[in-house]
Amino acid sequence: MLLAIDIGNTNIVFGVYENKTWVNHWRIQTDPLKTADEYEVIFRSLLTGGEIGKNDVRSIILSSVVPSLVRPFEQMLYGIFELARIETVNPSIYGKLPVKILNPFEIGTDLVANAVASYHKYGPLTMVIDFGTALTFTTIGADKTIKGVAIAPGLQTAVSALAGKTAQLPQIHLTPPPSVLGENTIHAIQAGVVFGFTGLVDSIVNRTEQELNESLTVVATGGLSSVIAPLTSRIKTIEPMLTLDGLVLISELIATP
Ligand SMILES: Nc1ncnc2c1ncn2[C@@H]1O[C@H](COP(=O)(O)OP(=O)(O)O)[C@@H](O)[C@H]1O
Ligand SMILES: CC(C)(COP(=O)(O)O)[C@@H](O)C(=O)NCCC(=O)O
Ligand SMILES: [K+]
Repeated sequence: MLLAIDIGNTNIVFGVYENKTWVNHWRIQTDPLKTADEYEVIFRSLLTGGEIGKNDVRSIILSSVVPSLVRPFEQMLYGIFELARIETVNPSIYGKLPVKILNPFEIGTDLVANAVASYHKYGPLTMVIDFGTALTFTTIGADKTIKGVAIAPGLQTAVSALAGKTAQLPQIHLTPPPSVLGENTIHAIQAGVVFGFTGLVDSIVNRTEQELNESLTVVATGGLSSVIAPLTSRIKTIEPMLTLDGLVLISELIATP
């Protein structure tokens, strides 16, 4: 089976894939200060708990948007698995992908994986909205090129910044309040953030369609996609495993001579 790992700024999601399905997957917190040894303990125990032996894993693909964790992860993975090669998504492999990338050294590898997966499932003229630590919009044009990305603070990131920078505002649970007219502090923040971000999403989708003069298939992924998707008609599909699905496709494309 294939082990695919997506290191995001908040969570590391990894899964084992075989016969076109995810046999199992896990989500752990990203901690840039943890060492290879500490991650090894976590990986060993989760894989053992899932009854995945080290010889079951035939190939590994890694994407990280936290550069300082790439080395510790490679070290940890070479330590657990007796594999000749672990693939790490980086610009040297972008020539093998079905989507063209204009600025290979800047775009996040998770956004590349998202684009590869959404292009595979929905074709060109697709936008992926990733509700992670950052809220990102990645658009694939009719010419199979990633035409551009929009990046905003993620919902939880915005809430944490607000609570951190104010004396009287608390952390809140990200759920729609009963009304946009908040009658207490919690509902007021929920109104501003949840309804506000819904407007942000609609605005970016509409603007992108206007600028391209095309309509887009919109797909959402990331931890907080389920908060906003029910509130906007622009998101019809949530693909929770999109980034890992993209990593599977990239792994297959790399292996093809
Ligand atoms: N399954 C989930 N249900 C609800 N919230 C989640 C879930 N997974 C992640 N989150 C929250 O969504 C936010 C973004 O998480 P994630 O998409 O994993 O970000 P990143 O890819 O940047 O690491 C975080 O605040 C996280 O706590
Ligand atoms: C935009 C991101 C921070 C998103 O990361 P995430 O929210 O998934 O943790 C990441 O893709 C990144 O660091 N990108 C580099 C800049 C760019 O894509 O242009
Ligand atoms: K992500």
